[in-house]
Amino acid sequence: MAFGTLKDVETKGKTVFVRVDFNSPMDPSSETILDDKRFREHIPTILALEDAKVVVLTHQSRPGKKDFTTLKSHADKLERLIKRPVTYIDDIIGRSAREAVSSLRNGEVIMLENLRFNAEENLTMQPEDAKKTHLVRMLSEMGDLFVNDAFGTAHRSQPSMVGLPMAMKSVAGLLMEREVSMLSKVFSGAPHPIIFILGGTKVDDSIAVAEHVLSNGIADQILAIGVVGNIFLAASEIEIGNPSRQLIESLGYLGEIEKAKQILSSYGDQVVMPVSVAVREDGQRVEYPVDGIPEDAPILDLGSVSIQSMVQLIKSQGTIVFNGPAGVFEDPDFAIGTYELIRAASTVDFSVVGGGHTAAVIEKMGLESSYSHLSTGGGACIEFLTGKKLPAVRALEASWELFG
Ligand SMILES: Nc1ncnc2c1ncn2[C@@H]1O[C@H](COP(=O)(O)OP(=O)(O)OP(=O)(O)O)[C@@H](O)[C@H]1O
Ligand SMILES: O=C(O)[C@H](O)COP(=O)(O)O
Repeated sequence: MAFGTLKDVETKGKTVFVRVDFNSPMDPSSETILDDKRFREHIPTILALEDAKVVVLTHQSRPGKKDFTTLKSHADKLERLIKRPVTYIDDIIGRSAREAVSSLRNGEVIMLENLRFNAEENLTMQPEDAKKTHLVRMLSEMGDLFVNDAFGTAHRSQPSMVGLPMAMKSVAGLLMEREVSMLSKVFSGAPHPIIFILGGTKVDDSIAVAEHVLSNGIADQILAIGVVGNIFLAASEIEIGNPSRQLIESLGYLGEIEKAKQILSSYGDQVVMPVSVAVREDGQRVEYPVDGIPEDAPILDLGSVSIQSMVQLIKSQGTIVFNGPAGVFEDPDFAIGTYELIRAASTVDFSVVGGGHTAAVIEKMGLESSYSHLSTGGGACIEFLTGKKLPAVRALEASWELFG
């Protein structure tokens, strides 16, 4: 790693700012956190700082959204999970925050207010400009060390992510270190054959990942499922029916069909797509081969023939990267494709999962421990897999050169 980690620094007695990503699904009316996966993943980093004075920084949602809210429930949730008091401070850089930080004692933990309540945190800027923001100047004067553990936000070039590392000694937290190391292993060091399973609805992201991993010889094959699978079927001149075509249009992805065609023309023999699908007809699940999909029924899952052959293919891999489900798994009639592929992928030597929906199904199936890594990053994980250096990772590297 080209950045410093917790092993490289002394934290005892230091005032340590820890940037985490506790941005989680919330019920805005009751302020209840609906999924605490991100909290659980950050716990090792916070516990590793038990001798320090810990100041937790995070954001929740974005201005204008219903779940853009204060962090009282986040502090309570963290307190229950680490079984130590966590004091919520309803301020970021004002007098009460500064006083709370300066009166911290070793072993104490406080959480400052939602960083995005500060307008500067919502700006995208270069690290050198971010360093000059009021937010970064004030925060960096209050602490001795910055620990960035917020992998889920690592694709955002925002002041806390890229400015703080320019202003103070900074290292990666344990989650950031594990995410970067596991995702890097996909590019180099993971056992072949390597297959990328690309599903769900975020077609533009999946096409970008497919282009990168096929053109750089990272993946041996890609397996296209979900709406991504429908795009590849359409690119192969298969009639996918009006409802599935309309969904692609409403998501703004008609242009992606042309990109899928280009991928097929260069790497067609490495792209595996469904040979059979399940549609809804008269309220029932009915299966068809892809050359006989009805004109007026939506594709909602893989058909059993495809499930069987894809399960065999997945089981023969050294590595799988799984991003996005095979169908509308929320409906039990159309969940089997996603469940069977997830079960098969859990048997492979090295298995990495990106995408919250897929990870949530894996947790529901109780298969979490059979996977090598479930990424906490949605956008960050996808950007990483398209080969981009994430701004926060670059900032940690620059910081280590400056202060390490
Ligand atoms: N054929 C299909 N038609 C319509 N929707 C589909 C189809 N296949 C999958 N989906 C939907 O895709 C959604 C998940 O897609 P998405 O790309 O968001 O997954 P993800 O990357 O795992 O999740 P996240 O957005 O949380 O990171 C599910 O709600 C599922 O119902
Ligand atoms: O959930 C995420 O992807 C991160 O917390 C970043 O959130 P953002 O997309 O609002 O910047």
